[in-house]
Amino acid sequence: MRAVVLDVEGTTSSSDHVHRVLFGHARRRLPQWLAAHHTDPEVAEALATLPVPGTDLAGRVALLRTWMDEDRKETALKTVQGLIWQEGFAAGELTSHVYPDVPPALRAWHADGLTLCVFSSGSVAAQRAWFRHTPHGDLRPYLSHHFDTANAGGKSTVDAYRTIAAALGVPGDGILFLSDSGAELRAARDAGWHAVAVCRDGRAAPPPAIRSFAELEVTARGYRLLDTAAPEAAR
Ligand SMILES: CSCCC(=O)C(=O)COP(=O)(O)O
Ligand SMILES: [Mg+2]
Repeated sequence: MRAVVLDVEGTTSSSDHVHRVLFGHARRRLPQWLAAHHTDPEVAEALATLPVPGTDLAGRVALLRTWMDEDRKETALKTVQGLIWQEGFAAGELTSHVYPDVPPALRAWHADGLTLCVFSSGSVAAQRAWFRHTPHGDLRPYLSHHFDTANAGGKSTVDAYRTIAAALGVPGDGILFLSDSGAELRAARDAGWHAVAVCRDGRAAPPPAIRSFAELEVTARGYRLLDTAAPEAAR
């Protein structure tokens, strides 16, 4: 392998923490934050893509909150959420969650010369703030590239994985993707990548699957699941 690409929610980190802490924070802050920042160029560009007539802020807040409730992965929503979270992390109002098996694996794979990247629906700004403020310290030095729906595309689309491979300059069969989403794993495999399901919190998935990064060995020669196999889902 030459590169490992990591999903965040449900893979490196708890889905519950993302929804309860991050989504809750963005939902509460949204009206005041948008009033203060709607003319910032990056925010204005995101807002211009919303299917809301006129420039009414209340209508935009309502739509973005509905999308949050539906966990929509719209790029405009992810841009706004990411900027709100970036501020929240910088102010010490938020902390991230990373499973304890993740930092040792990142250290080992990085020391072995592998390129480590993140691909999340969360924006690049959100990813950087997230991995900077973990209970295990700043993990950004291990992560050389960040991909999101803006710079790569939707996570269930094959083209996103081709775009990432091209950006890394690594052929698909040199990349291993770790994710909790069957649709994402399928899209990555369709692009010629290797892909392993991550089953946190007792979930099950078709093999190859792991419950923890400690069950996975990755080196330049390839990857190997260690003895304790994750529970298999009925097919
Ligand atoms: C710190 S990234 C925030 C997570 C997020 O907004 C999200 O939608 C998670 O999606 P993922 O692709 O990481 O499963
Ligand atoms: Mg996920």
